[in-house]
Amino acid sequence: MEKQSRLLCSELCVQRRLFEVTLNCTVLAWKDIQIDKKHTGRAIYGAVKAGSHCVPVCEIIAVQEKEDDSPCKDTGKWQKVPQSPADSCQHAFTANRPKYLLVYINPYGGKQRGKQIYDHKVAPIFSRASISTDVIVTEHANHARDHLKMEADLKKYDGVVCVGGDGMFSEIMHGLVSRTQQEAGVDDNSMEETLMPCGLRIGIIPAGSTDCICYATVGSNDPVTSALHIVVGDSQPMDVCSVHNEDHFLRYSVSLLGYGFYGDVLTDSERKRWMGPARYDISGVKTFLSHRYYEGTVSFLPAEGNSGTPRDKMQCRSGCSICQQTSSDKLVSKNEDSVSDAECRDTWTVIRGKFLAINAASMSCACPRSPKGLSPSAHLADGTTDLILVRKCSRLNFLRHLLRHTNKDDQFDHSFVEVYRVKQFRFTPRYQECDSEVDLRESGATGKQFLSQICREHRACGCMPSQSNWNCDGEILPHTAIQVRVHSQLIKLFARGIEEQPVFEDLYAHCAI
Ligand SMILES: CCCCCCCCCCCCC/C=C/[C@@H](O)[C@H](CO)NC(=O)CCCCCCCCCCCCCCC
Ligand SMILES: Nc1ncnc2c1ncn2[C@@H]1O[C@H](COP(=O)(O)OP(=O)(O)OP(=O)(O)O)[C@@H](O)[C@H]1O
Ligand SMILES: [Ca+2]
Repeated sequence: MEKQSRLLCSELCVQRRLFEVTLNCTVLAWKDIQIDKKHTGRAIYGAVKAGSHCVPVCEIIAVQEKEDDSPCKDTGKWQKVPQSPADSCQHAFTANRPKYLLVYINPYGGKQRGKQIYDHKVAPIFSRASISTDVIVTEHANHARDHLKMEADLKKYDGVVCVGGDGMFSEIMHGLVSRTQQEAGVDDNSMEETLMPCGLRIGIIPAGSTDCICYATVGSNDPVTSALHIVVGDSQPMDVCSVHNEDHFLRYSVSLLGYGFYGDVLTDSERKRWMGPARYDISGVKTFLSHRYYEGTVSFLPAEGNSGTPRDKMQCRSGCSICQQTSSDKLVSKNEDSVSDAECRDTWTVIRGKFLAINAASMSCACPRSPKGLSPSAHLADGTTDLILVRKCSRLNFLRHLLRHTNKDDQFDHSFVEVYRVKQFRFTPRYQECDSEVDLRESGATGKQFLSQICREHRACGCMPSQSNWNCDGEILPHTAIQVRVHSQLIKLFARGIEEQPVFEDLYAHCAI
């Protein structure tokens, strides 16, 4: 038997069925053995009624030693694994696994089942995998963010887990990113600063209303699947956008930054929180019917060279080559000129107009409501965001555009929709634009005087330019003029991206083998 590729081979009897089991450094495999006593009296390998099964060793949750008390005891041929290959094998698949996790549960997210989901579905898996936990059930909004930012002894942990929805994830991400910048002495109010990547991975146990971040990084919103990704120590880097108003940091975003339609849906739905997840549909219909458009200027720095385009069919999947290319480019560019030097050479594209929606999707934003997301080919970790501009159009056309979020057609194949893959962008609503500011300075008025002056004038003539709010991953921003920069791969999740085939189907059922 070759030492590395075939460490163990045995027959195993489970519930009166005989299996041939093999274990090497990468795979545990087992197949049914049919005893053909009639003809040869010998076991026939491969002539199986049920199929063969295998599990990559790196995905085994736990190994439990048991006394063999089965009736087939005498037929068992387990051979002792030589200690050193067994150790290296074990080390290889447990090296990236977390041993101690800090868990925050939002008891009020989604359908208010966060605590129940954690206790019944997740805690037993962590305990079987010998993971220790400190669990905090939050008592108020921003409890988790502030605890992470100021109090938690992060050196103790191998990761942070949030049980809740996108809002709860956002709290954890803000806490962790801010803490990392504080400790590294990085000023997050400066847009030019290169942010320090976070050391701890974040796990998401979905228990919210949209669960877009979990859905777009795992491919489902199933708590057990997410718990298994945490246990096996998966790692998925992810881009984070910083959002500023002048020299003032506002928030980070990983999924959707939306002005116009999605800003208005969120503003309206916040007043209906008591309705639970249905609030988004009610506010969605209401906002659709109001059909408001907004004027302003969008400027952006387009992404370079081989980053693909939002309209190609290169969807971000597990092991995505575009995101991997970004990782290696980052390593190379560390020794070259700084990001801001490179960006100074780039030219900004400026687009002025009337928009029903301005959406920046840093990831696909896939969720159960929109299985392929707002930008199906956006990438999790490519250092860019897809900027989608939906210009003023008829209600019918806007409905056709929204319907494309739910079907297979090219979302962007409409004359009133434009999409760009960008590294940075800015938005200025019409009433704050520079020419107004020039008038203001010429008239010698202060900012406040000028704003109240245009308010008075426009109220009188009835053409007051309306303004929306920015929806930043489900939070309303306090400013409409914003500057956004994508920070490539700033955080890491316990995930591996969306896989074409579910991998854990048989795994949990067999974890005691
Ligand atoms: C005609 C059917 C059209 C269906 C269109 C469904 C589009 C759904 C797209 C969802 C995109 C979610 C992006 C993720 C954003 C998260 O960071 C954030 C935090 O959780 N969620 C929201 O802001 C929550 C945003 C929730 C938005 C829900 C919008 C529902 C729109 C309904 C429009 C109905 C028009 C009917 C006309 C008769
Ligand atoms: N104990 C708490 N009491 C009140 N609010 C809380 C508490 N813990 C967290 N929150 C806040 O609740 C908000 C919503 O939580 P969460 O994201 O878990 O659910 P959701 O809004 O239903 O889901 P989604 O964000 O996916 O739409 C978050 O913004 C979070 O800051
Ligand atoms: Ca991205």
